[in-house]
Amino acid sequence: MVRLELALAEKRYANSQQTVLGTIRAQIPAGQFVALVGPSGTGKTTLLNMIAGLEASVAGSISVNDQPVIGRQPDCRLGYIFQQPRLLPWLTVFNNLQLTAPERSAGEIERMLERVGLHGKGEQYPRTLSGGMQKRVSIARAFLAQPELLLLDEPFVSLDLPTAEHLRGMLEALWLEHQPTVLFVTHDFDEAIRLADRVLFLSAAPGSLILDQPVELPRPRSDLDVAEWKTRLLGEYPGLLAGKVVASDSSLWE
Ligand SMILES: Nc1ncnc2c1ncn2[C@@H]1O[C@H](COP(=O)(O)OP(=O)(O)OP(=O)(O)O)[C@@H](O)[C@H]1O
Repeated sequence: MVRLELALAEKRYANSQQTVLGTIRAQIPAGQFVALVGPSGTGKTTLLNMIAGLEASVAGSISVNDQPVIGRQPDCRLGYIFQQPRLLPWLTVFNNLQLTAPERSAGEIERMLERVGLHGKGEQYPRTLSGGMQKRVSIARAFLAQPELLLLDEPFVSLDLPTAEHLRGMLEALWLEHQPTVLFVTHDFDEAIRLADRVLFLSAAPGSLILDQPVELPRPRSDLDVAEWKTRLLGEYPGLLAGKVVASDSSLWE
């Protein structure tokens, strides 16, 4: 079970004067599914990289189960689905999966391939698969590791609609089964509402937290539930998806 605490003051890259992220404070309890939504370039990927321990310098802190993770990997089973699949080209699909989940049996790997719609593709090399298929291998790889902390960076973006919908259902089912703590970056607000317990909205660059919004809808959530909830929230905060929290009565929240 993994708790996450974000207490960021500022993030800049060493090779640049630009501030990428601003103030983000949030406590994420174990097992919560959190979506991170914000305009392009607001530092969402940077934030995931920091949580994964891939960034060394930052003002403020990030901790996983009270252990700081800046510049060091969290001490838990971590799954990270990157924007790009990042498969090892010299290994077959099966061996790519086995490398990151050596404790899984061949049968478990085959069943996971089947669940992501890649039955019989285990002996192929990544270059012989389409971009969407490679993405599905990277999703299978993350799920096979049975992560306690799962970071997803726009995982369904390049997939056709039925595949994306199937994989969203699978993600939700796996999350309900294993209850990892999830941080899910998406530009698709409907997807965020459909899946998340809570949505963190970031401002335009540099990304600061402008709204921390619980999604109190029972599961499974229908398209109608999602549409109604979205309309209500955007009615309240019309500039939200552009990274502005100005309430509809024009009183400034931040
Ligand atoms: N290694 C790096 N060195 C310097 N600047 C970087 C580096 N990586 C990202 N940036 C800059 O940090 C800013 C935020 O990038 P990031 O990819 O984190 O944003 P994002 O919100 O995930 O964007 P998108 O939604 O378009 O994927 C951008 O201006 C980007 O150019």
